[in-house]
Amino acid sequence: MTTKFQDLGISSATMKSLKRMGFEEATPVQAQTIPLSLENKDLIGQAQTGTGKTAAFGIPMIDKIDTNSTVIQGIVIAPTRELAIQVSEELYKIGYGKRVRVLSIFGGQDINRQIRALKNHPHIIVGTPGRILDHINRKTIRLENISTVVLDEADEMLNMGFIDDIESILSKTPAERQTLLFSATMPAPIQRMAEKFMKDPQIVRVKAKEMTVPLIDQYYLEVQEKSKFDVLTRLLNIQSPELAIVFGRTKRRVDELSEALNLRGYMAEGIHGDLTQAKRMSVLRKFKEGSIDVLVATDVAARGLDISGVTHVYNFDIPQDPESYVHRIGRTGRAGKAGVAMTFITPREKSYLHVVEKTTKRKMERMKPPTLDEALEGQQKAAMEKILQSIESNNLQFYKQAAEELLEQQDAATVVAAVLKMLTKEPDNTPVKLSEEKPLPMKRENRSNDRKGGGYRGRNNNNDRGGSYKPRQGQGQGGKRPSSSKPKSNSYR
Ligand SMILES: Nc1ncnc2c1ncn2[C@@H]1O[C@H](COP(=O)(O)OP(=O)(O)OP(=O)(O)O)[C@@H](O)[C@H]1O
Ligand SMILES: [Mg+2]
Repeated sequence: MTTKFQDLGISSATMKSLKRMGFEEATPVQAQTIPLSLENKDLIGQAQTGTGKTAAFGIPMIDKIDTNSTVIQGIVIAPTRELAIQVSEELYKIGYGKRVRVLSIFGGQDINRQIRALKNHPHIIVGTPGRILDHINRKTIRLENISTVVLDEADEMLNMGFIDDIESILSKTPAERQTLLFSATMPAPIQRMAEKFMKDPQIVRVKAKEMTVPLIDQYYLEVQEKSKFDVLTRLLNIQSPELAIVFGRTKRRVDELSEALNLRGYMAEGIHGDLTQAKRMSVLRKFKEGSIDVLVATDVAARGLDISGVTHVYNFDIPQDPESYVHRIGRTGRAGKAGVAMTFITPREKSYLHVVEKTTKRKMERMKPPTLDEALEGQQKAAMEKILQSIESNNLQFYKQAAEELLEQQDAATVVAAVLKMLTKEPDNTPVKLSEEKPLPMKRENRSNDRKGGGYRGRNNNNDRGGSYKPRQGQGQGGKRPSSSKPKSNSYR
């Protein structure tokens, strides 16, 4: 069943924006939450990654803004700076028809610039907890007229230990405000947050058989720690992703991996919470534009980021908890597009695979790591496909004379073989440095999903997260390896 936005009671000004954004039908989470939200109900919204939760809270929030007023009426709290920027951009687009003013404020940006921007009387603020609190304390933000508060990626903010900050922020808002919590994952501890901050919350869980999007093909590969890098490069060569994200467990890991990939001729850069804000934003921008095609990230870049064109996600290290897995692979397969996710598992970490599968209710398919020969063969096939595509789509007239000349000197098979060789990335043994990552502690299966007692584990090594931005414009042709237009994920099983 499809739902049209006009059946949800949205104003014509907002309808105009949605049309401009190319939104034709509401996604299930939008269809189910927008009417409730328009009635000012408190809500917990859980739906798969990439299914439009931002607009689900954004559309009704924007629709209720009184643009004749100059007070802040809505606030969205997000766990990372990049996500705050991305959400504010989406809200800006939704509010374009009504001329709603949206401002993002986050750490790592000049506070005086933010104070100046606040003087333009934004209707909605989108920000990270620390910086919002900072402005509240400086009295540069007043929240006494807030009618809607959204906690995007609520479970992650709990994870990151933002609960006290959020509580302080909420204590400055009117008690009769509407509070909305959204995430693709809502593990048990989120209930406590709901009880604390919400009034009779309606829980909307978009019914799905699996927690992950069916459009993402999920594989795992059993790989020894020391072979991981070779396997990764072979997969990259065979699958030639348009844009890929490689997740590593720690910041050091991300630094070493992106450096190693560069040494082997890939256009890769790393992103994690230790980089400056300017660097993080520039890495993301390059990735979106396609001037780098492999983004190496800690979980930092996982939550909420919406980058179109990400066709492959590689979990170089298996994530520590199933929620991270869901969010990591959810960077592909967004808004109805297909994607491929591949997870490397060292023999000692096998139990983690089962925990993930149990939580997501979906089995990953086993893929054999490609051997060197298979990798070369796979690339050859990709090169052949590329040549055939070129024959189909290009006007080759200009090259015909040179081709004839070559064929006068050599037989056809030799000439074509040479072209194939040039389109194939041969084994590259440039030495790289990659410290061994210790395997995760063994898990006893029967208690592996147990979150009792300690509640949520804080993540101490990657605090802030990655960014925003529009769909990338040009198609980067970078990288030394041949690229074929379609992922070849199914060649190895
Ligand atoms: N009704 C719609 N029609 C078409 N595209 C949509 C619609 N709603 C949202 N989108 C687009 O789908 C993409 C994913 O949306 P969004 O980032 O809100 O997903 P999400 O559910 O918040 O995912 P995550 O759990 O990863 O945060 C965005 O590019 C968004 O603009
Ligand atoms: Mg989101």
